Amino acid sequence: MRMTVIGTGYVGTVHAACMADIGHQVLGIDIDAERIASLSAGRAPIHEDGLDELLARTVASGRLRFSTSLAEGAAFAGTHFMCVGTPQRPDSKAADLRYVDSVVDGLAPHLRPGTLIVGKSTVPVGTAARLAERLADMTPGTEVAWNPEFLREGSAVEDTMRPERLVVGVTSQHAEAVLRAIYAPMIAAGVPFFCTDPATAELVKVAANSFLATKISFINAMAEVCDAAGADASVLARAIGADSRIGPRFLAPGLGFGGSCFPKDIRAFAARAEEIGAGEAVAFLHEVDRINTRQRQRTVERARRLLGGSFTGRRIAVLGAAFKPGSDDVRDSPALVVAAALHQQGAEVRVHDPEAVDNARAVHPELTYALDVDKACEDADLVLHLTDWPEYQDIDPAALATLVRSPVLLDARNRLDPRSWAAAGWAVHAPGRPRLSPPVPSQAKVAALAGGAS
Ligand SMILES: NC(=O)c1ccc[n+]([C@@H]2O[C@H](COP(=O)([O-])OP(=O)(O)OC[C@H]3O[C@@H](n4cnc5c(N)ncnc54)[C@H](O)[C@@H]3O)[C@@H](O)[C@H]2O)c1
Ligand SMILES: O=c1ccn([C@@H]2O[C@H](COP(=O)(O)OP(=O)(O)O[C@H]3O[C@H](CO)[C@@H](O)[C@H](O)[C@H]3O)[C@@H](O)[C@H]2O)c(=O)[nH]1
Repeated sequence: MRMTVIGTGYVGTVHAACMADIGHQVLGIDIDAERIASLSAGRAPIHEDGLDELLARTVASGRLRFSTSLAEGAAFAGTHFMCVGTPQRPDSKAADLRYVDSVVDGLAPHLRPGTLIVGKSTVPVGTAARLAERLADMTPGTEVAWNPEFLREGSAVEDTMRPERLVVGVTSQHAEAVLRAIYAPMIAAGVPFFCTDPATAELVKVAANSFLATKISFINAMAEVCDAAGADASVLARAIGADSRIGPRFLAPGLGFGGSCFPKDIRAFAARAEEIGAGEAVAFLHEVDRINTRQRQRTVERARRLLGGSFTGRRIAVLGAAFKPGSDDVRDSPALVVAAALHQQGAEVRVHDPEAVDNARAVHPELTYALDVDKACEDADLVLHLTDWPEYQDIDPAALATLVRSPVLLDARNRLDPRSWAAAGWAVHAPGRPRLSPPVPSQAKVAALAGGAS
């Protein structure tokens, strides 16, 4: 089938390439001419596992092309996926819908009757209906459906090719048939296909993100209680997660969530619920947000305490800048927020990240960036683990201990093995975990050593 994918960011690039890979003819459209030139040459604008190969393959096959022209898009296909950004508004917590509106206004003069616009962006409930009304005046016979996207950065290609479910909100059997045909290979492979109205589809997306964000803030709230009680939140998380009704995923006590989705989506959902008279029902999301923000502040404060109350003249190695491992995205990255706060409060901060340094430098040029972990940690008074890249689990703590000024680790993501770090001489701190110190030799061993015995 022929389709356009409008907005070639994280979602649009991956959606366009995956749709082309399953056999569709796809035209990717963006207002960013540089991005379109790079995509046309088969180069992905973002770091995503498998995306470079997929783009190269689908562009070479001729099934995927790119353009900056909505008019060309309207002439090319009768189905248009809309994947533009819906960031938080600068003046409130609501979603900024200017990009969505501008796509619809830009397409409208060129549309032919019977066109289907399919929103993939995350939007406030009621957006599809509002856009349909707007289009009805300009181009009668155009339908607006919603097909929210659930991919995760870092596994975006895999999530698109093998989603856990597909959700479409439509107002006609025609739209359902078109979307079933587009996703036929996934449906044939057994992926559940939920077909509903647009409002429900829009809400499924923000409800899913709110649930996941709540789960993360819940365990971080428990970690705060564990810190106060001297209990172990990691054991608590594993023990409650063993209950199949709760489940172990998204239950890691740590630095909390960031990125371009959870923070702005829960705020926009709360703002929209307020507008439609259901604000009380989701008032808990404000608390979820507050708990999450507090983890960043708590990490800065804990670092300050570990350094004796002041950052002045102290060197801190920061491991991680991306908002999560597997991605080069630093939008609302907890790691970068903490690193910038430490720098701003007087620490000398050196940041390492396997993929996100260029993006981090563009936002925080004032920070120092290191190309490898050893360089970041040289002469450090404190090592802060802020993004749980798998490669950080391969660090040899004994070797690293010889580089730092003081072997103190604050594992804000609770992912490094505390015992092996402590055994290598590190004082290990983590949210919701009793402190682990380097092993102290037993009295017998001390006496034996003092007596010169081996
Ligand atoms: N990033 C994710 O992991 C993810 C996952 C699921 C859903 N979402 C949602 O999907 C939407 C897109 O997110 P993203 O992260 O891909 O955004 P993004 O900022 O990476 O990409 C948006 C793209 O849209 C382009 N654009 C803006 N206005 C345009 C216009 N008028 N015409 C054509 N192109 C235009 C921009 O130039 C940009 O390339 C958001 O609503 C987001 O909440 C994101
Ligand atoms: O136990 C956990 C799990 C995750 N996180 C953090 O939560 C954030 C989001 O992680 P993740 O959900 O893996 O990444 P995203 O790419 O933001 O994906 C979320 O947001 C997307 C955009 O809406 C949705 O499509 C996805 O389904 C949803 O998982 C990151 O900062 C993670 O570090 C935690 O703090 N603790």
